[in-house]
Amino acid sequence: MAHRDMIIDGDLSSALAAYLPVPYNDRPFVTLTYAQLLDSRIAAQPGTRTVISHQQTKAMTHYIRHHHDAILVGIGTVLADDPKLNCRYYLATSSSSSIRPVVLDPHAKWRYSQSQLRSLVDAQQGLAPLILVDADTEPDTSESHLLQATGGHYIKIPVIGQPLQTVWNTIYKQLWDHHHIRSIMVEGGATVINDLLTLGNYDSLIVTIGPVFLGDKGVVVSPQRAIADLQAVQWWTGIQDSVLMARQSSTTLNKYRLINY
Ligand SMILES: NC(=O)c1ccc[n+]([C@@H]2O[C@H](COP(=O)([O-])OP(=O)(O)OC[C@H]3O[C@@H](n4cnc5c(N)ncnc54)[C@H](O)[C@@H]3O)[C@@H](O)[C@H]2O)c1
Ligand SMILES: Nc1nc(=O)c(N)c(NC[C@H](O)[C@H](O)[C@H](O)COP(=O)(O)O)[nH]1
Repeated sequence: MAHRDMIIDGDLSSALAAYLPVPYNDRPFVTLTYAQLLDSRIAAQPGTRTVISHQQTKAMTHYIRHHHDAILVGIGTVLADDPKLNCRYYLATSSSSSIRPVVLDPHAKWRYSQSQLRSLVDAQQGLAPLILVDADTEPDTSESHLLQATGGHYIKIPVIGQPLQTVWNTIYKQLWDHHHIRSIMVEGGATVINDLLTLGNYDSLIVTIGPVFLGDKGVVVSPQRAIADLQAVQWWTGIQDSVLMARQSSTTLNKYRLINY
């Protein structure tokens, strides 16, 4: 089903072109993208969903999804939002969602069988997810059967007790080596965003900023270290929101690659 509201402004799609995935030889291209308000908060309270993006920037999110192989979120986001994690932006040449949802769920808490995504998969409006669980976690058998029957998988990787950087390297490598994923759009939530901001293990950063303060109950995103070397910074301003687009500095990327690849 085509969504006529998912139309991106021409000047926004032009600006985004420099930040969309390019092919790499040895690892996926990673885009970190989320929507925040003026006080760097992404939700009004922990565990709740807060609508931030205007229709214009929501369309942008789906346009970006259209350009990636996978969309990754943490289990906190899935439990709070019951997200669709499909792509509702359609080009004239393409009529189906082909982005693969990936959920980081170390303890296999998600009941995929009860989720909105499962209904969309049944209706052929989304792909079944890859669910990353800790190596020592045994997912529920009936959930596992249903997941496989719809085309998804549980993937066991060492997560609990591992250094943060090791966890993310393992995720990127697993998706690259075994699932042919060449680009990953990381959408949240707060824990995942904070970890990637701190590690710097992303190629592009695309942040929607809405003109509201959420106050001190809101969920903050911020890296643990100062970052002042983002490259190729551009701003786009729409009816309500502004969008920051930037590329990771080559120094940070080289450091990351030297250590890990
Ligand atoms: N505004 C936005 O753009 C946006 C985007 C996504 C989510 N959100 C909001 O964010 C909130 C959810 O954030 P959150 O922090 O609770 O959840 P999250 O989605 O970041 O998931 C956190 C969970 O993922 C797992 N995890 C993440 N990194 C891990 C690691 N390195 N090792 C082991 N396990 C790891 C853990 O189980 C952890 O509890 C919700 O309110 C949601 O609506 C907002
Ligand atoms: N760009 C953006 N603007 C927002 O106002 C908002 N609340 C989110 N939140 C991101 C979070 O990952 C959500 O869970 C997914 O955006 C839900 O995705 P769906 O639309 O259900 O596919 N993201």
